[in-house]
Amino acid sequence: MSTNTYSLLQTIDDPEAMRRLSRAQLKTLAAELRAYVIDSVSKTGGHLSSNLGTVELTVALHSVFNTPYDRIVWDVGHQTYPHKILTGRRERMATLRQLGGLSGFPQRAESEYDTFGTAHSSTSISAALGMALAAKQKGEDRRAIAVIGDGAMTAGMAFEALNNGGVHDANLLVILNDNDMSISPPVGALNRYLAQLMSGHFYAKARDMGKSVLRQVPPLLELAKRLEQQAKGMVVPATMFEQFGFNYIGPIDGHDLDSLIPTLENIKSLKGPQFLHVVTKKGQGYKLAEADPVAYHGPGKFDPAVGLVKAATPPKQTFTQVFGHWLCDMAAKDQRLVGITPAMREGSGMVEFHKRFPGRYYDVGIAEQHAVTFAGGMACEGVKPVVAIYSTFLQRAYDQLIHDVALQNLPVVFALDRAGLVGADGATHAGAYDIAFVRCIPNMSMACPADERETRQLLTTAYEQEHPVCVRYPRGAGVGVAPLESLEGLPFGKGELRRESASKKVAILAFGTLLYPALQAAEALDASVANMRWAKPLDEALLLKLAAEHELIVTLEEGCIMGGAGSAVMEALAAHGVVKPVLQLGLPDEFIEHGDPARLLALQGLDAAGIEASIRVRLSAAVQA
Ligand SMILES: Cc1ncc(C[n+]2csc(CCOP(=O)(O)OP(=O)(O)O)c2C)c(N)n1
Ligand SMILES: CC(=O)[C@@H](O)[C@H](O)COP(=O)(O)O
Ligand SMILES: [Mg+2]
Repeated sequence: MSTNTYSLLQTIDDPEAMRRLSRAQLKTLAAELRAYVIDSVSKTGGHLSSNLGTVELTVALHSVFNTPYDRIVWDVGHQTYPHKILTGRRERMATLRQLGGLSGFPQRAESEYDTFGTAHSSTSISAALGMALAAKQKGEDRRAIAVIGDGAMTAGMAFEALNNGGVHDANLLVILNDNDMSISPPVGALNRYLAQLMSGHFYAKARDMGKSVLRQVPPLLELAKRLEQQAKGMVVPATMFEQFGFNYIGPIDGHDLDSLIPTLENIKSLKGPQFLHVVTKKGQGYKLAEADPVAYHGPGKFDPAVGLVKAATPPKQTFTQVFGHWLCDMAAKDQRLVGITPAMREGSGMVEFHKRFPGRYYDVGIAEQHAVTFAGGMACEGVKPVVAIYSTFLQRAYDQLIHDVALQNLPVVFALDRAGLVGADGATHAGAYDIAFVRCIPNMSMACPADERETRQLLTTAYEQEHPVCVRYPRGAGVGVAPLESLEGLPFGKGELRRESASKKVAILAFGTLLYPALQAAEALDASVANMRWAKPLDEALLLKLAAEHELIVTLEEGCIMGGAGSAVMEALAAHGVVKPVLQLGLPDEFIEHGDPARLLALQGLDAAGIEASIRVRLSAAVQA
């Protein structure tokens, strides 16, 4: 694209420069910004539809508010590319989500404009309220603005924050960015309520009553009058948000700078909790994304003129697809099965299941805690819930896992997708901790399949148990071991010996997909290799046999070393009074940023060469000692 296309945008290196522009120039800037987002995401991949929906809102916020002194807290943060471009990171967009490059989400370390690190949803109102009340504590006049989507708004955390925020005299503005979409179409009563707010019904009713809530751009005096009326309980009907104690304004067109800018300017001078409802379109301004915002939620690279195209040769089956097929097959066999997703139908491979078994499919919204307890309730009644959840998002529901499922020993299957490093989404989305945080819970089991075939088999084994079981598998495809058609499981809690060394020096105990690089490394080292399959229960018989026969035990997992499967091995050896050198390989005690997943694994020494090198270092240290 010629530089002319961005003649205004390329003069904007920080929002201060935007504040000198006329309204007409801001409109030009927004058009250039939209083109720049499409152009750069098409080259790097990343989140697209949500960013196209926030172009004008971003321009309006940075031009009206005194950022970064005033704090904008973006929810999830997958819609912050326009914000990044306008806050000095335009030229670095080419590095987005790559190793050493810009993060796909706000990061405090990346820019002073990124006021709060995010990527998991529904945290913005809490964080912004914290900032607003901190400002009050410190006697500072700054504003805190939370920008939250209608999808993110469905989470309990958002309501906890509204409940708290509505009773404080804080300079808090919550902007609901309502595009009537989550990643997939939104679900639940809140969505219905927002649709009702949007329908003429509410407005007509309010207009009849002579109230001023309907004005597209409410002038300051009217807003002040409304606040007073609200305080006196005169404004009827109140929106839910008013009942929470917020001054509700809107809905206004989130793509119209002539509405957005004056409205925000008015709100800026109001005190106390404000709630602005803006209506946007996911994918706005790029026809293909408008038509299919789901496909363009997080596309890979594409030609903007052509859009996304199907790969000529079908790519390898992903673990997610293996899960999706297993779910359908098991549902066909067992009428009791229900599938539960907290708003991740596509990502968790449940589109087909939803189509074929609509009455047994539950998208509960972005509500991981609820998803787990809801599954517990179903299990109490003899229904067989399978909760498909990204490892990273299960973190949200830890108490529910312990208190509502494990403590009552309820047979729920947790299909933990995105276990291990996920690549471009980075540290926020890495499934690094699940083995450690699950295995310490009584009654819980944790399966770590090594490939596609085992994933299907271990899902069946998990489903057959009378207690809760997690099955963890990574993002993307594995080595390509085709799953069997049958729904046969594997023995519960049992591993297998995959390679027996002649020298009996080293035994590698692999938990999960790192089995395959372990087998490669073992060829060079002449090591024995066990495919452990279960982090809990541990196959102690196999472990003790290998420990008795070998000089060094090496544990290997794509998860944190601290408390992980290697720790389980150490604990078991100690419990049996076996003293044996153990080398634990896995993820270190640090957050691992975004980048190509294979490269990230190699950097952690978790590819075949890295595994071999670490073992050789340990062996030579042992010789020297
Ligand atoms: C706790 C948590 N659960 C699930 C997700 C996955 N996720 C990312 S964006 C998104 C949809 C958000 O919808 P909305 O807030 O309306 O934003 P939009 O994409 O429509 O702009 C979901 C489910 C997440 N980031 N965090
Ligand atoms: C922002 C968010 O949480 C999701 O959009 C996430 O980026 C999806 O990741 P996958 O591509 O692994 O489904
Ligand atoms: Mg939305």
